[in-house]
Amino acid sequence: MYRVLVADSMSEEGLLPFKDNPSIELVQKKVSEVESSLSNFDALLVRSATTVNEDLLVKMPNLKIIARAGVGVDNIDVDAATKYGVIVINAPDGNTISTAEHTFAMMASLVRHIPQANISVKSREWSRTSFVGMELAGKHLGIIGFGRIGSEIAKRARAFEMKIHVFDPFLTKARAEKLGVDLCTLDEVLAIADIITVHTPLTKETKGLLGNENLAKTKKGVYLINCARGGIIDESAVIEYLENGHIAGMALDVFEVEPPINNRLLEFDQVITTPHLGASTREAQLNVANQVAREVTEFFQGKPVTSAINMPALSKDIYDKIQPFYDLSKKMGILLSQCMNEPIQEISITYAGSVTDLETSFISKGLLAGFLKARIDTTVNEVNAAMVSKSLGITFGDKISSNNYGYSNSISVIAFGENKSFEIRGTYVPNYGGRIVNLDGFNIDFIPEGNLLYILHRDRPGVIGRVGKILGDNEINIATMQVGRREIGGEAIMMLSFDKPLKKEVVETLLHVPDIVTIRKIEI
Ligand SMILES: NC(=O)c1ccc[n+]([C@@H]2O[C@H](COP(=O)([O-])OP(=O)(O)OC[C@H]3O[C@@H](n4cnc5c(N)ncnc54)[C@H](O)[C@@H]3O)[C@@H](O)[C@H]2O)c1
Ligand SMILES: O=C(O)CC[C@@H](O)C(=O)O
Repeated sequence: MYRVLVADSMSEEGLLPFKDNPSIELVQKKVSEVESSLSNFDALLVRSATTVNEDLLVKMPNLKIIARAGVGVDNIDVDAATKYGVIVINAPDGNTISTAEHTFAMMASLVRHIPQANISVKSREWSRTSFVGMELAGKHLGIIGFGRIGSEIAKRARAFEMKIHVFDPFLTKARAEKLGVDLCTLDEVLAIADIITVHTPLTKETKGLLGNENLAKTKKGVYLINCARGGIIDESAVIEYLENGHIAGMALDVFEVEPPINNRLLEFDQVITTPHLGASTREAQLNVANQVAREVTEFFQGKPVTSAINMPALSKDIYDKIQPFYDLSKKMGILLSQCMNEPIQEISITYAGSVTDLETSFISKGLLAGFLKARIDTTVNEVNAAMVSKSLGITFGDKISSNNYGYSNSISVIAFGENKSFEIRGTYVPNYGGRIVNLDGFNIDFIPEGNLLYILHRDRPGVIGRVGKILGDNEINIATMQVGRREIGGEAIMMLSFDKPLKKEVVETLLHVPDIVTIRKIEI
């Protein structure tokens, strides 16, 4: 049974994937109302009201996934979630249209003074000369941040015959041309725009983007719109520009502090506002709640997440192709950790053959997580593996090679310790599964699964027989046995598998067999 906490208000219909699922228990309460049972939850769903910080994560040790029913994850400490191995997902496009439409409604209201005129008429005034507006047709619209919402606004602005200028450092010229917009520098947008609307996330780079320095570069009489995140337009910097009339008006759906109780901007008639309503339509709320509810349900069923913020997002098709290699790599990591059970400084993975067509970074994180799992007592998975490895001082890298050792695909991993290293090579054979084909330089062929015993010994007559006898005397059935050697009479290995874990005493007896050098009991 998985327990899901929905901490902010969400569309009931959107949450149906949880309600219809007998293996999910749904609790719709604020975090403060379930303080005493926070440790029971496997998933947490939020909008923007709940702040998910490290303090909360510490109280939720069972948490596996945090879902933001919306786009912005600035209320979630993604780094802390990553540190604890918790996946963060969002619903990236469920509210795009609603927010673009809201921005457009704000733009039209702003330049035609609709909110102010509405108040005036309701106050029984009839002052037609006080609300003379500005046409949108022919005006220069500056869009800062040209992602999902920015580009939907451009479509609508074109229908209003506006001239569109875009600044987005991550937008290529080719894409801008395809979308029919004028790709500019920030300074060019600031200089030409009659109306500027921001649609970036709130990041270190975008915080205060429209602050003193850049506001000075805008046209006198400019209109500003923020339906993205409070803080992209510097609220204290705009006061002076509103007071001296440089800014003709502003439309704000979002604020640096929400709700904006003591915010001076609310005192200006030319500032129109809404209480963070961009995504507040029935359609958008249904979309985002449904999108995250389906994704969380699928995650519990072991399916890939497609909109993860802190790990590569994989489509089902791609995941299906990656999965066999991912499973093999995870097992290789577990095997490596037990074969090389001493401090290590570096792990290096090499891919060759058909696996190189896939998202190998995901496969590598699976291997690293498998390796680290046995070494630390906190959750480690593909989300936090790189971070945990760094904190343990283990460098980690992967590369592609043309040497596939004669297999159609090959994954090799070497762990480097202070004085020694250990290498494992595996391959995935369709219909046969993942196999280990080389262990520390010995050619071998075994399935990395179950209770295994790795024995390094000298290649002398009778060693295998004596091992078999000891196991037989202890009523232990050998399920499979593979052997390999480098040269006649040199070092050799055995890899045995058993139906049950081997007792410690048996391993100790085996260690006394002449010519046995080392034994490693392995569980995968
Ligand atoms: N008001 C609301 O209710 C509401 C609803 C949905 C989204 N939003 C907010 O709107 C914003 C945009 O959402 P989206 O879905 O379009 O996101 P998106 O990721 O599709 O687009 C963001 C764009 O910003 C660009 N960008 C990043 N840094 C930039 C910078 N320094 N300068 C200029 N451009 C930069 C990116 O390249 C990207 O194209 C997000 O912050 C989101 O939280 C608000
Ligand atoms: O939950 C909301 O209504 C706001 C959503 C919006 O800010 C977002 O980033 O998606």
